[in-house]
Amino acid sequence: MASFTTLSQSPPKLLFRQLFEKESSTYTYLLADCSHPDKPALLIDPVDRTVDRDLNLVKELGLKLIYAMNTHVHADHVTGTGLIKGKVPGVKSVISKASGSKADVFVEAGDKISFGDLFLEVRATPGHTMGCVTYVTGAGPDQPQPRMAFTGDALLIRGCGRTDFQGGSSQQLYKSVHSQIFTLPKETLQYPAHDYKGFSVTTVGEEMLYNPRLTKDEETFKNIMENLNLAYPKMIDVAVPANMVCGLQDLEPKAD
Ligand SMILES: N[C@@H](CCC(=O)N[C@@H](CSS)C(=O)NCC(=O)O)C(=O)O
Repeated sequence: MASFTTLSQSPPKLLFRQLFEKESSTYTYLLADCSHPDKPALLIDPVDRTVDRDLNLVKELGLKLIYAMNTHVHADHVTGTGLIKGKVPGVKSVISKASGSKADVFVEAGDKISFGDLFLEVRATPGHTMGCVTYVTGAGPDQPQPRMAFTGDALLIRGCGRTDFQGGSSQQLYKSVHSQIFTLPKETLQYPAHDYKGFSVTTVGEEMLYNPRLTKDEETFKNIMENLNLAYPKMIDVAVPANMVCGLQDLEPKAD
């Protein structure tokens, strides 16, 4: 007798929220696999000041936060990853090995961060800092389409991260954006860690056409980056040391 099995597997469903912290103009991203019974979730680039807002949203949506991740060691705000770990037991902090920062999980190019049946792929995009990475949603029929790239400060919308401190290099940034971001499918949605002009999202194809810095040749790009004349971020002296230890510098027990 023939037996018939119905395999009715529905594709994983991505829950996605873009959150904004207005003092540093930072975007935090919440992603979760909602078709998984646990609804495993992760946060990319959380800010200390908005941790309670973000965790409340996670709770309201019934998600299980498993990762608090950074694209790099931020210089303009304190990361929320350390606070989150203190408030939600079991959450693991994630950052690149190349950042030299403390965390539970260290990633490098080619690594995958799984949440339920979804995953993020790690691409090394140094130049703004040595340890910058871009997290890209997985390729494949059971992953969200179009793909999404969380570029941190490597590539902004019609701009890019500055390269004048923290081991930055315009040469590295030019190379990494062209080889690791501009090689993604043109319809890939690109989400940066900051925006100062009111934009929220772009696509790889759009930036390849209209980014006023990265569409230039390498020599012109170097010249642009050397002449940005930006003031140092107001919080740099507090933020960098704190972010090297997951944002928890002031909470470490002090020696007598
Ligand atoms: N005014 C802000 C800092 C602004 C700034 O320098 N932004 C960085 C990313 S955060 S380190 C950047 O790379 N900007 C590039 C650009 O072209 O604007 C503050 O004081 O915090």
